[in-house]
Amino acid sequence: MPLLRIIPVSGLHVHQNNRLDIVTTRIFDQIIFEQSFAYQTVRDRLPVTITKVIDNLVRDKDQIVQDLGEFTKEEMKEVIGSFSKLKNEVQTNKPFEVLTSDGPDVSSWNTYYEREREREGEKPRWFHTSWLYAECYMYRRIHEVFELSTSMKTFDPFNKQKKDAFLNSLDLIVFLGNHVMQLLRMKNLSQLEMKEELLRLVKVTLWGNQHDLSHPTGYKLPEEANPLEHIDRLNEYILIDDSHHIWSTLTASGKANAVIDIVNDNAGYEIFTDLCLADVLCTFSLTDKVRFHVKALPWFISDTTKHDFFWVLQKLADLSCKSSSLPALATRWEEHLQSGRWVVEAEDFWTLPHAYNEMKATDNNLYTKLSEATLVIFKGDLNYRKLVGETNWLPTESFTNALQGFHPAPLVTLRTLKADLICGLQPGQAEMTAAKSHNWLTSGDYAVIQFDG
Ligand SMILES: O=P(O)(O)OC[C@H]1O[C@](O)(CO)[C@@H](O)[C@@H]1O
Ligand SMILES: [Mn+2]
Repeated sequence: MPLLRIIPVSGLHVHQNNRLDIVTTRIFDQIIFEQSFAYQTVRDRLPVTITKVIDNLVRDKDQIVQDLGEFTKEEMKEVIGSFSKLKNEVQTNKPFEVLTSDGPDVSSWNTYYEREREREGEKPRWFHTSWLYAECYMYRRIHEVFELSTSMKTFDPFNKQKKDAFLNSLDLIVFLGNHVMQLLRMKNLSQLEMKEELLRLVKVTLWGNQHDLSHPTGYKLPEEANPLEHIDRLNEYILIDDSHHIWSTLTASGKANAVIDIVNDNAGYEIFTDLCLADVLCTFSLTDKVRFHVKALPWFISDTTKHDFFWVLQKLADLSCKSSSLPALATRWEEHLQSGRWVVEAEDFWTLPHAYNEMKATDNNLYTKLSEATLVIFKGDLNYRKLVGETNWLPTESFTNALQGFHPAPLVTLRTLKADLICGLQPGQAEMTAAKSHNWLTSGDYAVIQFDG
């Protein structure tokens, strides 16, 4: 029976020193691991993701050959063969291998691999290593297959899904775009009104994180016509709401040249909500600059790459038929980018398997860069897993402790719960929530706004 070793356990069963990796008995491991969402992910979801990549390549073959040239026709056969092999490696729990492509992050991946191999005393395997490493490694291997080709080196196999997801959320985008455009035009808002509007938008971007294409149940569009009213009704599902700290941190800072870093997550509707929030932060003079951190390679299906970021801007500019607010926002955002008020970065660290308490030692430049910020905003579930070190903390463990020394600047995480780990809850809160909903940790129905100042 395959096992996963360092994984967060479903439910609240294991709290040995808060670390699962010290659990050693095999029987115990098996009982626990078969229940975990991590186990389900590696057994069911990762092979499905690879199968979908293959299916989409087959389906879109003619278009791809038309775009990339006749040579790609032959090459695609090899690419598909490599994906079948990768899927088999996952399903038969084969050992991981070093990467052999020439990407700028390859040596970091291989150093990580050697470290894990030494630590585990054998090559890491799909079901015998941490969930975080296994899942990140799969997305890196998918990219490697393309990197090793001649004509598909930068091919994004999730591109079409991301675009479709954006277009399927257009009603929400129009609604929110109109609201935000109105807000940006308002003069003489009181401090209290500004605070309320800002924190409402924070919640819009929080729930925007439900729009994740890697989630098994997928996102269900709200039935309400007005998504902002829908957001107001979701407050009872926010288990920790530290949003007031966002306001107090930003208004107290008084820094000249204040910077906010947003570590973005998914493309489509979620990135649109992030951009709306960033514009309001600038327009309310809560910051002078926003740096967006997106992914350097296709990641967890729906994560935003630079290409996705600029595609959204371009698309909005073309959507005057839907609402004049959308091209108006696109123009504002182009100007922010041109003036340097907004910057888009795609550092390699975000697509490495490291937990964030390793950032300082692994990528000191990035840590130093984040240290300049008045506030760092982390979006989404995967960022949360990396923030708390993919550890099954006691649910009442403090967020500060779970960060294990990661504190480049005041930071806040906006996360809908899609993995079975959590910290910072009140005593009894986890049990109460579990009684209401058995899959509260993974369904995406619950959320947290957790601040570390
Ligand atoms: O886009 P997000 O919020 O980081 O979600 C990705 C998360 O979703 C999952 O795919 C679970 O559905 C996890 O593997 C991962 O943590
Ligand atoms: Mn994501």
